[in-house]
Amino acid sequence: MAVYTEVTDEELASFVATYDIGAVLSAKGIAEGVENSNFLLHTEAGFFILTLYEKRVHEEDLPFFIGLMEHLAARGITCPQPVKNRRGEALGRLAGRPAAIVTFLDGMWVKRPGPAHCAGVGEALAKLHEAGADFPMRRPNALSLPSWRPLFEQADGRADEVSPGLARRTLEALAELERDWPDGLPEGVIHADLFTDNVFFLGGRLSGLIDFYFACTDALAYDLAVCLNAWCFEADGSFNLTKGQAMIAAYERVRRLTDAEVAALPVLCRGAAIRFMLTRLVDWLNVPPGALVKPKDPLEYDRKLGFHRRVASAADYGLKR
Ligand SMILES: Nc1ncnc2c1ncn2[C@@H]1O[C@H](COP(=O)(O)OP(=O)(O)O)[C@@H](O)[C@H]1O
Ligand SMILES: N[C@@H](CCOP(=O)(O)O)C(=O)O
Repeated sequence: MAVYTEVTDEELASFVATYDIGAVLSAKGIAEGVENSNFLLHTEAGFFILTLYEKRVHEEDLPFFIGLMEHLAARGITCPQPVKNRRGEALGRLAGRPAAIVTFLDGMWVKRPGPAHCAGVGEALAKLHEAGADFPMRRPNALSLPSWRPLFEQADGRADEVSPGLARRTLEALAELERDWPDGLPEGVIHADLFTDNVFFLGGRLSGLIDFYFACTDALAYDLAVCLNAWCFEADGSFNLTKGQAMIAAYERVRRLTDAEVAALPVLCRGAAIRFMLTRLVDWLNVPPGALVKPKDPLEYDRKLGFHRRVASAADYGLKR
């Protein structure tokens, strides 16, 4: 359960009283997510999500995330909508943290996605990229290449405690990425964390996207690389080509990848894998005392990185040309 910050009943009641959503009936900490503190909030007006933004979310970035969710919804992407208080503000402070209330989305995330789910995600991702094209704000990706070596250093020489050889493998992959990372790919708004737990389905159809708190301006194909990592591997560590094919083909039915993006896909997949391995590694080694959170396994992404380092071309992910 991710709840880092406890909120007293009194604090919650006076925060919610600044909104037009009636009185609090209940608030339950949510048993998923690792980044922020989330509560399912039930008030006289219905259900909402209350989020208290934690360590990786910088307060100055919140207007980007809030503005983006409003922008995407106005262009037909189903995503949570910030609820404004009586002063017209979507952002407030609660228990010493920046906080927001957003609308509750119906649907469930899938634990074992099949090719049809992967196709749904590919299509939704490309539509998100198109809908974000005229979003006027920019936010550089704080978790891209320049951040990876400092993140590794935050692990403070303890990587091999998690798995012997992890430090050497990571340093080799980092050196390759610093040599090979592509420039000049088409850029725009990316979600940057479209994992299975951030995509809701209802009756087999994709019903909405959540968790825009890593969204930023970066290479569009990097977002596809994040999704190939998150959706197309099996529990035994093998890459499922059928799922990769379904995702890439559905993405390309909306937005065709350029030749440069196709050529860069393997290195982008390596980058996406190391990014999640590193944040997981740092979190694994630094669980805050008292936090209700189950840290995610960094070695899952070490294994995925190993696969990508053996990939020859985008055809190995299922791209057909
Ligand atoms: N708008 C929403 N509607 C319904 N459920 C939500 C919504 N936002 C978050 N949740 C629930 O809370 C969980 C954690 O949210 P998430 O945004 O992924 O956390 P984090 O901020 O830690 O990344 C989700 O898996 C989902 O179950
Ligand atoms: N998706 C990231 C962690 C952040 O995930 P969330 O559950 O809080 O959206 C990972 O799997 O490492």
